[in-house]
Amino acid sequence: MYNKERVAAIIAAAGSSERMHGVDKIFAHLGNRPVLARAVFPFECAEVVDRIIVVLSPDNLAAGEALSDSEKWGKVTDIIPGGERRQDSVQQALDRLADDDIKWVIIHDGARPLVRVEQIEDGMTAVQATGAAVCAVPVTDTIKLAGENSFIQETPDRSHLWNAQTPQIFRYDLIRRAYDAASGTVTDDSILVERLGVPVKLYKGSPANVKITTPESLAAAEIIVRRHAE
Ligand SMILES: Nc1ccn([C@@H]2O[C@H](COP(=O)(O)OP(=O)(O)OP(=O)(O)O)[C@@H](O)[C@H]2O)c(=O)n1
Ligand SMILES: C[C@](O)(CO)[C@H](O)COP(=O)(O)O
Repeated sequence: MYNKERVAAIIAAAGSSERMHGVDKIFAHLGNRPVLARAVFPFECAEVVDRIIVVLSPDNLAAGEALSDSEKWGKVTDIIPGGERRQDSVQQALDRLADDDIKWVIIHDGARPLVRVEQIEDGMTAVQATGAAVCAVPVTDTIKLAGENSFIQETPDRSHLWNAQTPQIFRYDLIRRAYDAASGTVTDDSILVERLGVPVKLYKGSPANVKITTPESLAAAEIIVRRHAE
């Protein structure tokens, strides 16, 4: 009999929204729905996903349980407290998966509410090759590498530069190994896998898969949501 490989999604949503100047972006409303509800929904819809862990700041756990009830999340098995840094929050969720027979882990920012099912599915296809895949978009600005006193040191060839987003998808044993070897603070999960020397595949996401970071990015997401509703 064919046993489906189990897939877990981790929604990292335990940040402090400092750059939002007083607004908790995870529960901010975007087109009348909380950002977190929008971030979780595509994972509820994606057939490939078996189980979802939502990581929240300790102060938001009750609000998370209430949202789970009102949104009728069927796949969310755990709503857990996160840690100080994003990587600490992801680590908590990886630990929670230790006693499950999980083959693939999809890590997604709770602050990216406009991810689509298609980007989850495309990632699951891309990850089969090496065990690690990152949703990303080619950069559209020219990027400058700054040296001392903000003088330009180098202008890298743009055709090789991508903006990394989430979902970032990994074989569970690989991401565990990468996190076990982690040192210092990193800004995404794939860095830790790259350090193991394992090739990580970039697959094309969408510029619409914005991360709510500042009030301006929330306003930009509002425009995208409104345009999709038209
Ligand atoms: N300790 C942390 C920090 C961040 N995140 C999550 O990781 C994602 C990306 O982080 P970021 O956008 O930097 O969120 P914040 O840390 O909330 O933002 P800020 O740096 O402005 O406080 C977000 O969904 C955030 O909730 C997390 O789960 N745990
Ligand atoms: C993981 C991430 O969303 C990929 O772009 C990003 O690096 C998170 O960075 P932040 O500083 O925690 O917002």
